[in-house]
Amino acid sequence: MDKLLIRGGRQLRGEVLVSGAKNAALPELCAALLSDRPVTLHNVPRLNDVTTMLKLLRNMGVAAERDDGGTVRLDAGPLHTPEAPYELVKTMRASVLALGPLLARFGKARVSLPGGCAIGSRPVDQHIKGLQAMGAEIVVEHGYMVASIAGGGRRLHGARITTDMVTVTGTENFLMAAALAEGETVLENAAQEPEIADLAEMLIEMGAKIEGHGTSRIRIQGVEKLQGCTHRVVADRIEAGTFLCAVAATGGEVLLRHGRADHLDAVIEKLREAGVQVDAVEEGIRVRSQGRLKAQSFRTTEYPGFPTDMQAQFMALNVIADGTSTVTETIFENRFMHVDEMLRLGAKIQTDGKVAVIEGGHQLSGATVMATDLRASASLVIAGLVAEGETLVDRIYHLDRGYDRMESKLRGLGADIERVAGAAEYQP
Ligand SMILES: CC(=O)N[C@H]1[C@@H](OP(=O)(O)OP(=O)(O)OC[C@H]2O[C@@H](n3ccc(=O)[nH]c3=O)[C@H](O)[C@@H]2O)O[C@H](CO)[C@@H](O)[C@@H]1O
Ligand SMILES: C=C(OP(=O)(O)O)C(=O)O
Repeated sequence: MDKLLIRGGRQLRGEVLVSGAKNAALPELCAALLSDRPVTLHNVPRLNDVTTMLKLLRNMGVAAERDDGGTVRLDAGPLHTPEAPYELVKTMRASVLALGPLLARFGKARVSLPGGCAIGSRPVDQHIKGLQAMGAEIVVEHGYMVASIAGGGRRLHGARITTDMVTVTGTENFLMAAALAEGETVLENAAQEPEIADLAEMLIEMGAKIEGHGTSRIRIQGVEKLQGCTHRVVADRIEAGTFLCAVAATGGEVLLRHGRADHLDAVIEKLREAGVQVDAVEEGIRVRSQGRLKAQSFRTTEYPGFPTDMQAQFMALNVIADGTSTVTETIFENRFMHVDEMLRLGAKIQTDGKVAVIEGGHQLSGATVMATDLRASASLVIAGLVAEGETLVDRIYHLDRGYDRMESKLRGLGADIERVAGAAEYQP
């Protein structure tokens, strides 16, 4: 199993390329299921989640090829098995995104419930409820969602769907299902994340009729058939935000090429209040930091609020910043798994339910720590970059799930970081 060895204390300087967004690429790979025509995606990040999703699609009979330049070519024309088996979905939440498109195009699907994850319980009840409102019959048996069209029909029908809470993948499943349903679907309480808007743009390129994406009400007029398309995956705002935090912590100056400042308002505002200079420039985002920070309190909320996927990385800043701060996690009930590992590095943090109180201003000292989930891993890397001495981050398969060659990007900026022991986890 690979580990990352970091020798802290170096400033970050130079340029780094922000990759395509994991959370846009995964639904967009599933969107290819909606058509029997070829779909080409550019700017697909090199992630283990993408590899897993391609395996899942190939297992269904989809022809899928990827090249080293980030282009993936898919053809779901030959699809023969509308199924997502447990072995392939257990490591990846996004596999639930196969359900909507398969049901919409084939009128049936068998998709394993996605595996549990260290950040909390992640039910799919809203996905099921919404698709049922569109005419699906879904039973959960032997760990699988077995779905068909009620009354033996051929197509889903439009519906007005109001979810109990804002759900990102739920909104994406409904969007894809509604694109091929008969009649109009209105999604109330829809998620507004940039990845949803990017998916909607791709569906529109395929011939879908969608309005209101990027807002909390999305209207979709179903069509009978979707064509193929060529689409470029939007830049990863969470990867960009992670690099912003890394530079803020170490000090230095970096250009995040292709970074979208307009997708990171809540994070950038907090960074500026912390004393970091962040500018939107033509090429992306420029960040400058002296490494002296003022701690910032924040609470995670749905987009456009502070993203839960940036909570751990920003907490790493609060640990070293001057002052006491509180971080409130409102989206997932168990997303403070990085706290115990940060304590090993010398942080002072107390948690009580969804609130963490951080007493800042402490010099961290390197130690062996264990990554518990994707963003927790990233926060430990940031902490390791400023800790005195060596930090060894274990179980970085979590990191490889969602960051595109993070250690080589950091090394390119001057960090002393290397991957040790075991073969690279990434498989093309
Ligand atoms: C692949 C992908 O895009 N993953 C992102 C997506 O996850 P994901 O789409 O799984 O997260 P959701 O937006 O659905 O979850 C929001 C909240 O709703 C709850 N919920 C959700 C669905 C449901 O049927 N029932 C239910 O109770 C969840 O447990 C959670 O408490 O959005 C999260 C919140 O921004 C991000 O952290 C993940 O990176
Ligand atoms: C929680 C995340 O991803 P996933 O939903 O794929 O587990 C994340 O990207 O931080």
